[in-house]
Amino acid sequence: MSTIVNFDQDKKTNQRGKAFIVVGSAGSGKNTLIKRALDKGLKITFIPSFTTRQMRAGESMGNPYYFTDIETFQKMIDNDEFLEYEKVHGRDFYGTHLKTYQYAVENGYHIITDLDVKGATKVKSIFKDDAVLIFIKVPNTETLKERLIHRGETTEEIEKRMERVAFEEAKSGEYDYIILNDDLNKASGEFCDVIEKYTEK
Ligand SMILES: Nc1ncnc2c1ncn2[C@@H]1O[C@H](COP(=O)(O)OP(=O)(O)OP(=O)(O)O)[C@@H](O)[C@H]1O
Ligand SMILES: Nc1nc2c(ncn2[C@@H]2O[C@H](COP(=O)(O)O)[C@@H](O)[C@H]2O)c(=O)[nH]1
Repeated sequence: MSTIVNFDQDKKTNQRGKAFIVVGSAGSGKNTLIKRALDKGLKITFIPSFTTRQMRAGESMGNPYYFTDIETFQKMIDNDEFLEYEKVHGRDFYGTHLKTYQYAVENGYHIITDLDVKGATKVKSIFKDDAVLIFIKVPNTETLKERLIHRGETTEEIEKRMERVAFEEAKSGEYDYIILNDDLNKASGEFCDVIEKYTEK
């Protein structure tokens, strides 16, 4: 089966793999927490999604997405290559690679990705107990805005992302875990503890 990442044999376990799905509003810190868990050396593999959005400064192919044009993305839809895909923030498409997820879970690799709320619901409905949903909260909307400004987003991009916050927060009750990302070290500790509950078995 062809996958979009090379799995490191050292991370193979003799259980089914878990798919950790990290959800939260833009700027809540999903990618920051994922990076910290990876840097800590947890037995997880990050699976980049595909997206049609423009690459930002500091990003590269596979970090954190495979950047593609709309024609290629549409071909992947037509070939049923996505487990799910969504148009997020009203313009750009994002999609998860079905075969990579299936391969990981069936071959004992724990994987981690961040998805929007609709994508997370879809993955949970298909992967059931193989998926662990983690919602990242922030103290308030102002904090989100400040973080996005600090990350260098334009006013238009920030406004588009803020429109979804109430919808995203309303879904937070559907998750296996909710982590407040206010103090980064505390949140990172809690985030890693959740993952280690499954990966240390
Ligand atoms: N606890 C925190 N305190 C202060 N700044 C933080 C904290 N967590 C993350 N940040 C910063 O906030 C910004 C947004 O974080 P990050 O990119 O991880 O968010 P995200 O949820 O992945 O966003 P998106 O959904 O848009 O990809 C980054 O500049 C990051 O360094
Ligand atoms: N349903 C999906 N949502 C995804 C996927 N990959 C990322 N995402 C989510 O979309 C936004 C993107 O924000 P951006 O600032 O990085 O452009 C964010 O909420 C991601 O979690 C996916 O494959 N499917």
